[in-house]
Amino acid sequence: MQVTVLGAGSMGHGIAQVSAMAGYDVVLRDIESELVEKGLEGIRENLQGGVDRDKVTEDEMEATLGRVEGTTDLAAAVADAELVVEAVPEDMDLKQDVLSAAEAETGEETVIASNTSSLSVTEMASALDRPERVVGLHFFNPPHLMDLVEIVIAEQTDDRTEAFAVDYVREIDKEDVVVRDSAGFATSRLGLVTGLEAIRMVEEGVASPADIDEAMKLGYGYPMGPIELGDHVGLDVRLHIAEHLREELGERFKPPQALRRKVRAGNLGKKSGEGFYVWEDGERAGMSGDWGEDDA
Ligand SMILES: NC(=O)c1ccc[n+]([C@@H]2O[C@H](COP(=O)([O-])OP(=O)(O)OC[C@H]3O[C@@H](n4cnc5c(N)ncnc54)[C@H](O)[C@@H]3O)[C@@H](O)[C@H]2O)c1
Repeated sequence: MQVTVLGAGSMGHGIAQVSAMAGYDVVLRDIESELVEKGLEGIRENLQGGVDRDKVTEDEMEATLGRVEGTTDLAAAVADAELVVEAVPEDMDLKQDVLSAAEAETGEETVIASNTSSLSVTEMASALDRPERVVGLHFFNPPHLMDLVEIVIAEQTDDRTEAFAVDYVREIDKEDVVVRDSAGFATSRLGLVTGLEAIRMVEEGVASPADIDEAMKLGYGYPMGPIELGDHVGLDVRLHIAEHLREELGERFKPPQALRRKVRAGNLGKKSGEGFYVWEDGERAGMSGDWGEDDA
């Protein structure tokens, strides 16, 4: 079976990797060849990391890389795909355009999936001729390390598509949770509640970002605190999702001013080098502002 991933960014290259590791032939498509190359390089680096930690053998690495092909040609990318997964930026118009263009080049049976973290899969599907073949496959970052895939069932998704999605997720050795299409699904909605509240607590001076994160790790068994997670995901991405959930679900998702200020200043978290923490070479190197020592 061939899986085609549209978008070779943070999520797309990881989705391509886990699909290829499960034995699928994979085509990774982006709009420019440098972006395709960057995605392929990301897969190579992840696999090399796995080899270095004895999680992946050299042979598995080579076999996986041999199953992934990169391209900028949409028609060629999707022509033989049984599953197309889009991982382009979180914008409804863009996603509808990308999925419609892909659908026009695929066979009738091809399942078309979106990796959206919060947008309505039902609305996305409504732009397509075969909306019953559309489903949400919400991977987590980074896909090669995170076990969960939320399967999002749109109003139009038929039983065959749902069963196909469940099979695929199990085939790539991930855990599935099936949710009905609703704003923020199960994970983004709850994750955001703690993320926004933690920022409000920083604003109120309850505790430093590092202490709030440490408290949730030690007290509640979180693998990563809610504020650090925001820096990982990207504060611009968090703000965007908060605004969307506020529109759909109400004022409890109103983004805190501190989050808006960070985004306006271009302090987007790990990817820009500073968010609520300072980041050096991808590692946490202190807190932003005068909160004192980051002794985590
Ligand atoms: N980053 C996360 O932690 C995370 C987690 C879960 C889900 N998501 C969702 O995954 C999706 C992608 O997010 P990301 O963080 O990987 O974004 P990203 O910006 O890292 O990557 C998006 C890629 O899509 C490419 N692209 C744009 N238009 C395209 C087109 N027409 N065809 C093919 N490629 C195109 C861009 O060039 C870019 O390389 C979003 O919907 C996001 O909400 C993100």
